[in-house]
Amino acid sequence: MSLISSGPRVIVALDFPDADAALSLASRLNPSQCRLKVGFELFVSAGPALIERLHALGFQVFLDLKFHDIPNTVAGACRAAARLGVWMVNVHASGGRPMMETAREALESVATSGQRPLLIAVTVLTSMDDGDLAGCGVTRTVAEQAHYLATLTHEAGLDGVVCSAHEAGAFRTAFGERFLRVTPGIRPADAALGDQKRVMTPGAAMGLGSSHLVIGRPVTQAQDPGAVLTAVNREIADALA
Ligand SMILES: O=C(O)c1cc(=O)[nH]c(=O)n1[C@@H]1O[C@H](COP(=O)(O)O)[C@@H](O)[C@H]1O
Repeated sequence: MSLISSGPRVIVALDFPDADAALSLASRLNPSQCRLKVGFELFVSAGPALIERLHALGFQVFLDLKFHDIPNTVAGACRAAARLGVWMVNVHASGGRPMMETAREALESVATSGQRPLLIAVTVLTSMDDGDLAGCGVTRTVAEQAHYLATLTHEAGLDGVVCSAHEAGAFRTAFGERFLRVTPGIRPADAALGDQKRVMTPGAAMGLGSSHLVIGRPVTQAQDPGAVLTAVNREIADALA
């Protein structure tokens, strides 16, 4: 059994260069409002010690290292992530079904009291459109490729996918409510897009079928991050009402 998917729907991406900056933002947030995501930049800089400090502040952590390697290597990385006690970890679905199955089995093997990190797979990055996929030699559209990789992820027994909110509804229909749809590329109505190409507002994303929203810069660069989160959570509640 995996950690239950209840709790805050918002996952704030702590895309900061070091622990001090990340902890400064975390101290202004409330674990009842959001979970936190630690990605490459911060983990390479601050390491496992930061995860412990975020846990001590009461936050659940999504360790977003997007593993993509041979099955044995990814399995070892997943076991190491599980030992950190994180809530969620991810791999790239394009690593293939055997890699995903081995990763899931590795997490199941280290589950304590039936609990293990949730394991999800990235389908097509939200910074990519059809032209970017074609540039990688993929002739399917984003929608087709994302659906193909989500099917592979579901068959491998993972807990869900990272996808854009544009695909979330189709995946909920195809794979059921319990198959998580974690969607970055979320932008409140007045926010800058930055490098994201496939975006949606929080309310629209939840209305269409996202289970969790990953939000970085619109919160981390805000004058009052707590106020942005309060507004986003209100928008989510309205969308789910
Ligand atoms: O796996 C991810 O979290 C991810 C997948 C994806 O397709 N697109 C995407 O933006 N992300 C992450 O989601 C966050 C989005 O941040 P903002 O664009 O600042 O809201 C970043 O930390 C990205 O690394």
